Order: sequence, then structure tokens, then C-alpha cells
Amino acid sequence: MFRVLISDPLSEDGIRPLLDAEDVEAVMDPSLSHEELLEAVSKSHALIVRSQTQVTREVIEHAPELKVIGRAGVGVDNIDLDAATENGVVVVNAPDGNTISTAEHTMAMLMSLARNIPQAYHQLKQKKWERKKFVGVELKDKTIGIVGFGRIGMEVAQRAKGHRMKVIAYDPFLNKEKADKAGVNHGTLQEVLQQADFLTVHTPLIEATKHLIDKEAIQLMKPGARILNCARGGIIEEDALYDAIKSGKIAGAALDVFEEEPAIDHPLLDLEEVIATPHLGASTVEAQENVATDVSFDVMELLRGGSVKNPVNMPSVSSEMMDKLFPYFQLSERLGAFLSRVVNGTLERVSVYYSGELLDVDTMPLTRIAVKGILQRHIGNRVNDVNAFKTASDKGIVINEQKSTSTKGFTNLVTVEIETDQEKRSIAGTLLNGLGARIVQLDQYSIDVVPEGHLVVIHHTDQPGAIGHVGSLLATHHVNIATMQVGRTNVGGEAVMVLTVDKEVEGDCHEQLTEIDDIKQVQCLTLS
Ligand SMILES: NC(=O)C1=CN([C@@H]2O[C@H](COP(=O)(O)OP(=O)(O)OC[C@H]3O[C@@H](n4cnc5c(N)ncnc54)[C@H](O)[C@@H]3O)[C@@H](O)[C@H]2O)C=CC1
Ligand SMILES: O=C(O)C(=O)COP(=O)(O)O
Repeated sequence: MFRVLISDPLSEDGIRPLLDAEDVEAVMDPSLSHEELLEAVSKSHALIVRSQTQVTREVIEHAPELKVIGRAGVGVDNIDLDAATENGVVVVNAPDGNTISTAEHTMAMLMSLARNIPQAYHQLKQKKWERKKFVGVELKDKTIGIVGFGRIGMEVAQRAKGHRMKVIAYDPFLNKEKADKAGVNHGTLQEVLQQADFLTVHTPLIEATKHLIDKEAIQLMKPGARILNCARGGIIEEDALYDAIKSGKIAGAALDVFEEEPAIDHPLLDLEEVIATPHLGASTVEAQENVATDVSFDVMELLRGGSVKNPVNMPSVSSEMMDKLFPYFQLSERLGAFLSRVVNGTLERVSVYYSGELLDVDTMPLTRIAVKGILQRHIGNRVNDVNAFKTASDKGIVINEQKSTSTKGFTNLVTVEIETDQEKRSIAGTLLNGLGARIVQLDQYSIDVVPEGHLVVIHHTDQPGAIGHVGSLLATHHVNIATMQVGRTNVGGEAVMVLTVDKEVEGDCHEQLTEIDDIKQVQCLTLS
């Protein structure tokens, strides 16, 4: 049973599939204190949040069973992504579901700002009929400067054009071709600041965007320009904005978000020129249903071992690519696991080579899984697909992925090679049409072994009797041999036996195997 903790208010209709799932025990409690959150998350396999819950390192490290954090929305700045990655916790978000609502909210704020609607409403509610005080400005022919031309920025642009505004946008990924296609002008940040009558930001809050609109940036703006922030508090420096409004440089601001939320007592709220909402961009029935549905889907997929659509701290893989890769996941992991259990010395380098059908595929997810299979021997389940590369690099292990044209006659071939301070070992496997996975090479030896169950790898000298000795010794210990493969380089030379057996070989049995003449090394492992 998967325990899912939902610590912010989510649309119940949206998360219905999760609430109704037979393998899920969901608790939704948006009123948890910090201590209660730590206690509740410590038993959870999944945590679902919006922007309110601060998913700090402390929270993540309090949750040994946590597999996934779902963000029912876009911004993940309330989640410590490094801590999640280091602890092997996948973070997923729901980036598509609230785009329209947030763009519409931005337009509502834009119009309210231009026409002083909140201020006038407030006066009227106080029974004051003020008309002269609330003379506004038209949007038509004004320039809206959009910083961050992603999903929401683009939707805002389309709506602004509907109001016959001129649109100029800045985004590091926006070029002339894309701007022309969207029917907007594109400029540098400086040009956008200089030309905007209304400036609206739609970037994530990341290191590069923290205080992107600061005192210097505001200086570049036209006198009397207006600023909107329906993205994240902190993109605009609040003190600089306050001073600019106070000095009359900026005529007004519309804010949905603040550096610290809830922002009940914020100095900006004391300014008549500032209109504000309490982080309502995504607060519509539709958006909330969309994001809750999307995040529930990914969280359940992840818990059940499937692939997710919107991973944040690992690369996303298209479903078409996933179909191609999926059959190789287990093979790659088991090749890594096998080799890590027979190699001696301290790991220094892992190389994974792909050939045949895999030449044209993005095989990075397979490499990640192979590395996970290798590291699990020493690190256990703390290493997973999310943190495999990071864990390896923290330990100074170099990861190398290569494509190779050498298929050794197979339609596909995955080769994992490990270098330690003592030796270099390799293993290769393939997927045989209709027959499943096979290990086809161990170091220089060609073999044909199904990579599952209990395996015994014996290095010996190719002499008559060696195989018979092993068979009879295992029989005396009631170990049944399911399959046996022998590989050798030359008659009477170095050879390897790989046996699959029905129960684990350990203790005396293992000891006695090593004492047989001509046997140099016996290694036992279980692949499951
Ligand atoms: N007020 C609210 O309730 C909501 C707020 N948001 C906020 O809006 C943000 C944007 O959302 P989407 O458009 O869906 O994200 P998106 O990822 O589609 O777009 C963000 C854009 O910002 C651009 N960008 C990144 N760094 C930049 C920089 N230094 N200068 C200029 N552009 C930069 C990116 O290239 C990207 O195109 C989210 O990160 C979130 O913080 C999102 C939904 C609701
Ligand atoms: O999706 C986002 O980034 C938002 O800011 C929406 O936040 P919320 O889920 O309404 O707390």
C-alpha cells in the first residue's frame, strides 16, 4: 500500500483517481504544523504540495520511504531540489494545467491596474463616489514588455495583442524566428525595460532571476511605467519597487506574489498605487482540477514503477522513446548489478557501450540505470534512477557512455565495463527476440546466461573433471543446477563457469567450492 500525504489543498475531483486507487492510502491535511508535517511525511511514500508547503531538506531527510514529491502546479522553488536529488526522491510537477488561468489572471491584473478598479471599488464600498481620482490609461497602442516567454508569457502575449497592445518579449530561448511566429517583437532585457509601458514577468524564480528587476533595471524604464508580477515573489526586488513607486518613477504595480507569503503586513500593500491578490494565479476550478489530475497521474505512475510525464529533477523521456528503452531497463540494471558483484577493488570508472538497434536512441536513461545497478551493491536502495549519476560523481566515479558499431552479430548489445584500482571487467547483454534478456559475454568469454536468480561464477583452469567436481559438490549441498555455461579462451587455459542454481550458494558450500583443484575463484550473486 502506498502512503500519499497531500499537505496543501487540492481539487478532490482532480485527485479522485488517486483517492480511489486500491493500492493508495491518501491523507489530505493542509493544516499541518511543521512538527506534524515531519511526523506525517516520515511514513509517506509520496508527498503532494502546492506552493504553500515548504519542502525543505529537513522535511525530505525526515522521510526515509519517500519516493516522489508531486507539485500540483509549475513553480518548484518551495522544494529543495538538491536535497530531493541527493536523497533519490523524484520531483514531478504539473506545468500545463494552470497556464491559461495564470495568463487570464495576469490580464485581469493588467486591466485592473490600468483602470484602478480595485481602488475605485474599495472607495465605493466605503460609500465614496470618486470619479476624478481614478482616471486610467488605455491599453491600446501601449507596449507590454514580457520577461520570460514560456507557456504563460506566450498566452499573455496573445491576449495583449487582442487588446491591440504592442508586445516586446525577452527570453534567453527566444529568437527572431520564434518571435515572428508568435507575432511579437523580441529584444534584449534592456530593450524590453526601456520600451515597456507595462512590464510583466513570467520566469521561474531561480538564481538567475532572483531580483532580475532591481533598482538598476527599474532605472531603465520609462517614467510612469507600470509593473506586474504574477510569477514569483523575488523576481522583482520589492524594496526597489517600493522606492520607485514612492518616487513616482513607477506609476503602479500589480502583484499576485511576494517574496514571503502569506504577505499580510507588507509595506507595498500600504501604497495606493499597488494592487494585489493573494497568489491567486492558478486558483480556478479548471486549473486546480487539471494540476491535481496531472500530478496524481505522475505520482501513481512513479510509485507503481512506471514512467512519469513531468519529472523536474531528472530528464524527461518522450513516450515514444520510453517504448524503445523500456525493454532494456532491466537488462542494463542487471548487467551493472552482476558486474559490480564480481569486480574487485575500488570503483573508478564505468563505461557503457551501446550498439545495433540502440545506436540511434538516447540511451542516457539506460546508463543511469546501469550505474544504479552497480552502486546498489555498496549503497543499497538509497541510490536510484534520480541520484545515480550524482552519487557516482560525489564518489569520484567517472561515467562514460559510448555508441559502438560492433554488434558481435546481435541486433542490439549493451556492454558495461568497470575499471577499479585493481582491474577492468566487462559484461555484455542483449535482448533476444521472443526469448528475453541474455548475458552473452563476460570479460573475454562468450556465454549465454539468463540474468536472473541465483548465479555462481567460477574461474578455473580448463581441465577434465572440474565441471564434474562442481556438480557433485553442489549436489551434496542439495543445490540444484538449473543451467551451466562454460567459456574458455583456449583448450586447457583460463575458463569460466556460470551456473544458475535454484538456491543461494553460501557458507560451507561456497568454501568447499573454492577448495576444488583448478578452481581459482568462486563468486555467488543473486539478481532479482
Ligand atoms: N501566480 C501563480 O499562481 C502562478 C505562477 N507561476 C509562475 O510562473 C512561472 C512561469 O510559468 P510557465 O510560463 O508555465 O513556465 P515556463 O517554463 O513555460 O516559462 C518560463 C520561461 O522563463 C524563461 N526564463 C528563464 N530564465 C529567464 C531569464 N533570466 N530571463 C528571461 N526569461 C527567462 C524560460 O526560458 C522560459 O521560457 C513559473 O515558474 C511559476 O513560478 C505559474 C503558475 C501559477
Ligand atoms: O503553479 C505555480 O507555480 C503557482 O504559483 C501556483 O501556486 P499554487 O498551486 O496556487 O499555490
